[in-house]
Amino acid sequence: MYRKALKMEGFEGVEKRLEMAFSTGARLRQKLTEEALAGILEPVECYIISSKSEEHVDAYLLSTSSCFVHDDRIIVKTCGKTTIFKCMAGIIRTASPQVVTSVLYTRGEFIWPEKQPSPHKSLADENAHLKELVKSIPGLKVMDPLVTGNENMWHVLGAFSTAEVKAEEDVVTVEMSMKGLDTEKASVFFKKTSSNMTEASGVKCIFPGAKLDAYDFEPCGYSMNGVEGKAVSTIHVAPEVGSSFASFEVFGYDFKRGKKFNEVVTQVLATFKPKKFTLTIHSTTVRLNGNEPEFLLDLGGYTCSEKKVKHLGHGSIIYYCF
Ligand SMILES: C[S@@+](CC[C@H](N)C(=O)[O-])C[C@H]1O[C@@H](n2cnc3c(N)ncnc32)[C@H](O)[C@@H]1O
Repeated sequence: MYRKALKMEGFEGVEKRLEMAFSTGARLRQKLTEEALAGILEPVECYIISSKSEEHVDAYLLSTSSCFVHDDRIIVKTCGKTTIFKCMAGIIRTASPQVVTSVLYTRGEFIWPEKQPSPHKSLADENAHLKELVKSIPGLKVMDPLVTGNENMWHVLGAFSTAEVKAEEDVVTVEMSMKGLDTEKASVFFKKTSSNMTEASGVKCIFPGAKLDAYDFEPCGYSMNGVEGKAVSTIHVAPEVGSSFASFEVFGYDFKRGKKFNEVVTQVLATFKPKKFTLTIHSTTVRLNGNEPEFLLDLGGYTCSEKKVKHLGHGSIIYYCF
């Protein structure tokens, strides 16, 4: 019965993701206490559900996705009708006097763009708003937006320091945005007293070595953060019938030496069996083209309909649509 109601209501699972990097010595984790972060997220209209502090990162589960705080970088990911740009000023104030070296904003195509609050109804409005916000940050150059060409679009906006940045360690982020989940797979994410979603879905097996912090929403929905040394993973699911959506992200894994990229993607797809999905690989310093041996994809049953490569101020993004 409630499934019917949820179908009518729907939930905008597609996330807005903001990543801000800072100059050396930012010590963000020390400055951005949980209390400070909760205050900074208030205007965004999301709250902290739980947190886990590990050696290299503070990982927060939010009412609408996740936040990861590293010493020199923060990633905020929110969905629903949240207004993510409203946390920028607070983060910059807290990190001061260290300066922002890059701002990266990515999101998929909303299921209901018309229901988003301003400026999130369109990429043009978001870009204009972000440009205004970064005007106050010295030395940042706004990049041309990347918009992919088909219905399952991916949007990338950003601004990068024009100054030489220190030779930093490359960090790779992989994001998957999945729509039209298999009904049986999605049904696991409706709360039952007899099982927890992490075990029942198979999510636990994707990163067996990670320390997980997961939350089963009522009557449905799921969020998970995983931390493994410097690397993090995060999964979010809105299983509502008719608008089912799941996202997957890993940040900081070394696919040259550790986990096998194609295996991870295959496992994620087996967990959700989406009708369609997008996949992006972002490298903070390397100009990737997607033909690197560690990123080759062989996904039986899925055909790539689009691939795009975008070189950013520092690094690059590769986008695939399946
Ligand atoms: C887990 S949250 C995160 C969504 C994520 N961005 C995704 O992949 O869809 C969204 C799911 O939890 C459900 N939910 C239940 N209570 C919620 C709450 N208080 N705030 C946000 N979502 C809630 C929503 O209906 C939806 O199915």
